[in-house]
This record gives sequence, C-alpha cells and structure tokens, in this order.
Amino acid sequence: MAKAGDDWHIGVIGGSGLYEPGALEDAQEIAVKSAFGEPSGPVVTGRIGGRRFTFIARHGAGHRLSPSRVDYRANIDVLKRCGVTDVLAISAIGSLREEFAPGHFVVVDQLIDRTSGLRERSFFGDGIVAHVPLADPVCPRLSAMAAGAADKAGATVHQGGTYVAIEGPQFSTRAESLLYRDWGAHVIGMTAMPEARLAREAELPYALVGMVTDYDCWRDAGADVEVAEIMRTMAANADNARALLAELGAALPAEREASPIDTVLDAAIVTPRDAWPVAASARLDAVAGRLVGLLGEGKA
Ligand SMILES: CSC[C@H]1O[C@H](OP(=O)(O)O)[C@H](O)[C@@H]1O
Ligand SMILES: Nc1ncnc2[nH]cnc12
Repeated sequence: MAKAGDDWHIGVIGGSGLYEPGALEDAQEIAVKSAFGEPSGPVVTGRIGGRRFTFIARHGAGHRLSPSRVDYRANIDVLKRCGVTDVLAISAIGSLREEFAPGHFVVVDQLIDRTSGLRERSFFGDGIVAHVPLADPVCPRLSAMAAGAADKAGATVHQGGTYVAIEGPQFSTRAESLLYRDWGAHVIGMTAMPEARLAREAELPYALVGMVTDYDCWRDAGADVEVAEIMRTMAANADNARALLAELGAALPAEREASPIDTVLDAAIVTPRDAWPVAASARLDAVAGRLVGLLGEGKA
C-alpha cells in the first residue's frame, strides 16, 4: 500500500473513446481479481516518463458495459491491488454552460450524485462501518497537475466545474438539463459517481478530467444529444488525453509527498478493530489493507 515518500503510481480510468492509454514503456497486461466483482477488463501497467501508470478502460474493451453495469468497486479495488497511489479518471462529458465548448477539457472539482442508488457505492457495510468525508471529492494536488498537463498538451482547460452524475443510460430530458443548470452544475456525465466515493474509501486521491463532447439538450430547443456526435468528438479528443498522460508522466515530481486522503480511514471507521468480521476484513485486504493488518484477527 502507498505510504508517504512512495513513488507515484497513477491509476488511469479511461472513459468513452479512451480504450487504451497510448505509449506505455514496458507495458504489460495483467489480470487481477477482485472479491467485489468483475473489473471492466484487464489492466495494463507500464511507465510514462519514468513514472508508473496502470490503465483500465471503464466500459471494457469494445465498450460493452453501460454506466449502470460498470462494477466501480471492482475497478477501484483492482487498481488498489496493483499498488496505485492516485486515480486519474478521464470522461466524456456534456456541457451545461455556453463557455464550456466541445473539445474543451474540464478539471472537475465538485460532484452532484443523481444516480439511482442501485450502483454499489461503498466497500463497507458487511459488519464494518465507515463514513469517509466527501465535502471535496477530488484531490486538489492531482487535479492541479492534471490541469497543467492538459494545458501543456495544448487543450483549452477549465479548472473547476461541478459535474452532475446521472444514472443514464438515456440522456437527460430538457427539463432535467435546465434544472441542473439552475443547480449550478457545469457539466454532466454518468460515471463519476460512485467512482469518486469509492476512490475516497480506498484512500486513493482522485481527479477527474472531463472532455466536453457535446452541449447537453438545454441549449438547442428541439435538438437531442446524439451519441454519434459524442463519439466523433471523443475520438478527436483521445489523442489529447494521451498527450495529457505523457505530460503528466513528465511533470510528476520524483517523490510523492503524503496526502491526507492516504489515511482518511483512520478517522472514518466506527466499528472497533476487534469486532471486524474475518470475511469482511479479508475482502478489504486491499482497500483497507493498511488497517486490516494480520487477517484472522477479527471475529469469525
Ligand atoms: C458514449 S456517451 C455517454 C457515456 O460517456 C460517458 O462515459 P465516461 O464517463 O466513461 O467517458 C458518460 O458518462 C456515459 O457513460
Ligand atoms: N450530454 C451528456 N449527458 C450525459 N453524459 C454524457 N456524456 C457525454 N455527454 C453527455
């Protein structure tokens, strides 16, 4: 597990249109199992600019998983098992603001969760209860570095923006889209929740770079969001996303200073250690591996 002074190891979750990470030195595909379910696909690990990156395509190879079917817990658990220290999520997003135009990048800093609640949103609950803080759901350090890398890669970057996560897979109604604008949201997507919640529970600093693919339906009376347009814009953006990763690899400092998120579970788990059920502890051996310690210490 990551400790202060460890090297960076960035887990990248590639969204719609980003199914492979581009040039990774010493790339290796590895199959990692999770007790929480099926990850979206195999992970690919390698180096960019001398730093380790591990990549997983959120919707799987061939985009076969809808946002409601992605096993977000398995993906985060698998990245944690690979030893990643931080997670960079890359997503296609719709714009709720005129100034966030298609092709622009948005480094999201707030989230509104409108998913239906059917997605598994916590690693805890089987006899071990944890309440992590989520007031600021993204890591400001990784977000700033991602914004700098996107800028260097030549993208138009907006630093900050509120992302509303809808269940989908259908796009929003016009009334919903107008409502989200009234709520102050800037962009819309279907995947950042529960991904960001779970990264926090796994003590992984999380940043989200959204690539605007369309104006959501608030803007043009009578017009719909069209997935073909989104995929065209995303394909054009994918090279920029890969350039961002290259710039990020080059910009990461040699040593990773500790983040407060690395130890967020210390003050979040309310169940006393000696009451943790063995089976639940075993499932959490990566997510809460820092605290699980010797397996078998808990109750049967
Ligand atoms: C293919 S358009 C809708 C789809 O794209 C976004 O996915 P991701 O965040 O993985 O890039 C959006 O959230 C929807 O899942
Ligand atoms: N308009 C939109 N609504 C929801 N998710 C999206 N992903 C890309 N564009 C989107």
